[in-house]
Order: sequence, then C-alpha cells, then structure tokens
Amino acid sequence: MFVILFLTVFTVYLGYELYWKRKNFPPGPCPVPIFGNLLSINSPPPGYEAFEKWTKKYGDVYTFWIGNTPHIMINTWDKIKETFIRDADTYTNKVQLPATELFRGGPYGVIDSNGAMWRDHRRFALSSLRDFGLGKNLMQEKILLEVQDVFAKFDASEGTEIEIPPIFDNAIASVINQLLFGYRFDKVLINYLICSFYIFQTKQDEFKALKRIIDAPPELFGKLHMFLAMNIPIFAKILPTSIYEAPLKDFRDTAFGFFKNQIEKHRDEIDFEDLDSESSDYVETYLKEQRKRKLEGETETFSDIQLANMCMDLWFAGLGTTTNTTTWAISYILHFPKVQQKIHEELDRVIGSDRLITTADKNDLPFMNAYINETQRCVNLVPLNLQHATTRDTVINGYRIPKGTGVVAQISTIMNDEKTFPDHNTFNPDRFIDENGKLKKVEQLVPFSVGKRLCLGEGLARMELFLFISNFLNRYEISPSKEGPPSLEKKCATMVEPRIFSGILKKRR
Ligand code: HEM
Repeated sequence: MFVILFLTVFTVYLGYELYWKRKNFPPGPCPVPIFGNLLSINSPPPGYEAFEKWTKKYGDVYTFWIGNTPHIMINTWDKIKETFIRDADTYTNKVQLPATELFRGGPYGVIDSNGAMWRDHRRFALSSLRDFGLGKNLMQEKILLEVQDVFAKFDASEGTEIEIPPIFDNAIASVINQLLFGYRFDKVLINYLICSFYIFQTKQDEFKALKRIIDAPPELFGKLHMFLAMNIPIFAKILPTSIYEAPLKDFRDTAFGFFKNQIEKHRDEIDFEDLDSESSDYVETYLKEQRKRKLEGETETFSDIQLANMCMDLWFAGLGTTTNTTTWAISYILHFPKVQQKIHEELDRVIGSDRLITTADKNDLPFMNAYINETQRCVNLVPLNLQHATTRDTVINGYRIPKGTGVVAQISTIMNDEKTFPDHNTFNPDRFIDENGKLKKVEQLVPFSVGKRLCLGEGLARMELFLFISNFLNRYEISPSKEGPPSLEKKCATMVEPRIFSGILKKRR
C-alpha cells in the first residue's frame, strides 16, 4: 500500500517537474528538483560551454531554471536587439530574492531595486559621476594620479618578482573611494578614537583592513553552496546557519559598518546652510539632496539605508570588475608575448616617450584598444549576467511570458559566438582590427551588458582600463615569474576571478 502511494506521489511529482511546470515556457534543458539547471553550469565552470551547447540545441531562446524559478535566456544578437534593446522597458526589473532582504535590509541600492527607486537613483548616480568629472579632465586627472602611484610602487621593485594585482587593486579602490567619499588610500596618517584610545593608521592600512572585507565576496559568493543558497530559497533554508546566514550577516555588518562610518563623518562636516554649493563626492551630494527633499517633506526616496546600499553597490561593482579585468589583461599578455611586442611597437611609434598617455591618445592606439576589447571579450566577466524580470506580460517566440518572469540577456554566449568571433577560444586582438589597420567596431562586444540596465559605471571603467593598462605597458615590459605565466582557468562565481600572480618588470624608458 505504502509503495503504491509512494510511486503515485513520485509519478505526480515527476510529471509536475518534467512537464507541467515547463509546458508554457520555451523548451530548454531538463531541470533537476531543487537545483534546476544551476549545477550544469559548474561542469565545467564558469558555464560558457553549457550555455553554448544549449544555444546550439534550443536556438535563440530557451528556459533555464534557477532552482524552481524559470528564466528565459536570450542568446542571439538579433533576439537581444528585439527584446532588451528595442523593447527595453519590458526587461528592466530584477527578480527579488529573499537573500536581498537578509543582505540589504530590503529592496535598496541600484543593482537589486526596481521601479521609481531604481530609476531615481540610477539617474542620480550617473549625474553625480558626470559632476565629478566623468567625460571631463577632472576624472582623468584623478586616475592619472593613481597611475603615477602605481609606477612608484613598481619602480621600487624593478627587476625582482612582484605581485601585480594588489598594486592595481589599491589604485582602483582609490579611484572609487575618491568618488564616493572624497579621499584616496595613500600614506597619510589618520586616527580613530576607539574606547578612549586613539588608534593610528595610514589610509593604506585602512585599505588593507578594508581589503579583508572586499576579498570576502569572491570567497563568500564564489562558493557553490553560497551561489545556490542565494538563488534558491529552499536550499538556503536547509543549509546550517553557520555556513550561510552567519557569514553573510558578518560580511553585511562589516561592509555597512565602514559605509555608515563614512556617511556619519560626512554628515558632521557638511555645511547644510548652503545646499547648492559644489560637492566634492557622491555622499556629500546625496546628503544635500536628502536635506533638500526633507525640507520639502519627502523622506522616503533618499533614506539613510538607501545611501548605505548605494555605497555598497558602487564600491563593490566599481572595484572587483575593473581590477579583475586589468589583472586578466596582464595575465593574457604573459601568455602571449607577441601581443606585448605588438603593443610596444605601437606605443613606440605613436607615443615614443615616457609622458603619460591620456584619453586624447585613444584614437591613435588601435591595437591597444583591440587588446583591451579582446581582453574584455575573453574575460567574459559575468558568465550568467545579472538576472532581470519582465515588467509586464509579453510574448517571446510565440510564448506568453507573464510579468515578473526571469529574463537574461546571455552576453557571454554573444561574446563567444563562433560566427561573429571565429575561433572564439583563442585570444586574438587582431580580430578587432580592420584591413586598414583601424579599430573595428563590433556591436556584439557587450561586456557591460545591454538595455536600460546596462552597467552604470561603463564610462568610468573604460577610462580606467585604458589609462591604467596603456600607461603600464608604455612604461614596462613584463615577463613571468619563475613559476611561469598565471593560470587562465576560470572559477565558477557570479564574476570570474583571476589568480594573484607575480611578474618581473623592466622599465622601457
Ligand atoms: C570592466 C568593468 C566592468 C564590467 C565588465 C561591468 C559589467 C557589468 C554588467 C555585465 C552589469 C549587469 C548589467 C545588467 O543587469 O544587464 C553591470 C551592472 C552594474 N555595474 Fe558594472 N561593470 C564594470 C565596472 C563598473 C564600475 C566601475 C561601476 C561603478 C561605478 C559599475 C557599477 C555597476 C552598477 C551600479 C550596475 C547595476 C546597474 C543597474 O542595475 O542599473 N560597474 N556591470
């Protein structure tokens, strides 16, 4: 009797899992209970092969299950244009996961928020970035100051093995920290009053302490169980608190502790009498806007919790992405010395001195741009891309997709498409050079994603990548340490992480 009951329940369950829940969505790989298709992107990590295989099998659209939640994957450039670009408003929401509540205290920030909250704060952050000099010389000056700091550190170790990524990490953190809080991580002495004792630190020590927090996300979110728990609520519930909730809360409290401390310091120092005076960083601009709105009786949109979440989004999105890409760029060059040689030839021909390279030189350095483009294509930083949700009912390939369904612009498949990028597994900057030696514009190169939610920091990231990488390679020739070039193997995570590695630098001028 029990066996019959069990078999009946099991058959009904399988029928639901394999047929019923999938019948109204585009066909796709068969999900397994609890995990959906998430486990398949770990064999091999970070998932490009699985995405490629499914695109070959199911075409431009298929359904990918994250736990029990269906996501419509859009895999070809034509289909991305038809959906995320031409019908952009339909694809701008984000799926709200329970982890957001635990981690952020609600649907705050810009990465996970929706509707008016997202729109207002995206617009506000973009206009603040413009005010602090993006697209003008001011931002370039700030980045070039960090380039010179990087030079000083590398010059001091010329000819000996030195770890490359941490130096760029410090410099790129200084750029984003200046934008948000108005100061760099240099050697200036600071002090804290803790329990009646002054604790003396330099701002570089502060960065080292912060680094322990910054390094947590890959450690934390890069682990498969964390990735699964954050995406599959039922999986999160069965994991012991000590390996999911506790480390997440720990990270949240430490990160928010740092941001709140910065915000309070700003609040104490700002002259709120003159709300229209020029601000020197994002937090100051935000706090003045908050005060203006409060005077008009509006306290919801520019709240303190939203500010802390904005700082977290901009800080983390602004640091790891750019540092990782710079690190991968140098890793590739250690594997492909001929690319380095070609870059040096171009730099010698066009720049020909040790002066700092600026964005005014960009158009004259097609191979440098091609190398950065190819780095971004091969890094393919966010394999699954961030998951969006539909803002209204829509129809994709004849399937009725209800409002709130998960949708993903599969940019990693687009950047690995064999038709657009032949021999796509090979690192080849020349694919971006045309027959006249000029830089070729390829619209399918979309590392910053597409549509209305495309990367908010694209302008800043492009400027940083160009200035840091071109100046580094103009000044140095790099060769591998005695351990050889770093591994190019990619780990599975929300963002692909490079290895920390050492290299030997020789000054070229
Ligand atoms: C090489 C560097 C970078 C890459 C490859 C990159 C890539 C991306 C991608 C793929 C997305 C997801 C877009 C989507 O949802 O469709 C994104 C979103 C975002 N990025 Fe970046 N990013 C980089 C640098 C930056 C920087 C420097 C900042 C900060 C100033 C930043 C801030 C953001 C924010 C706030 C979002 C969420 C935007 C929204 O939901 O409206 N990113 N980025």
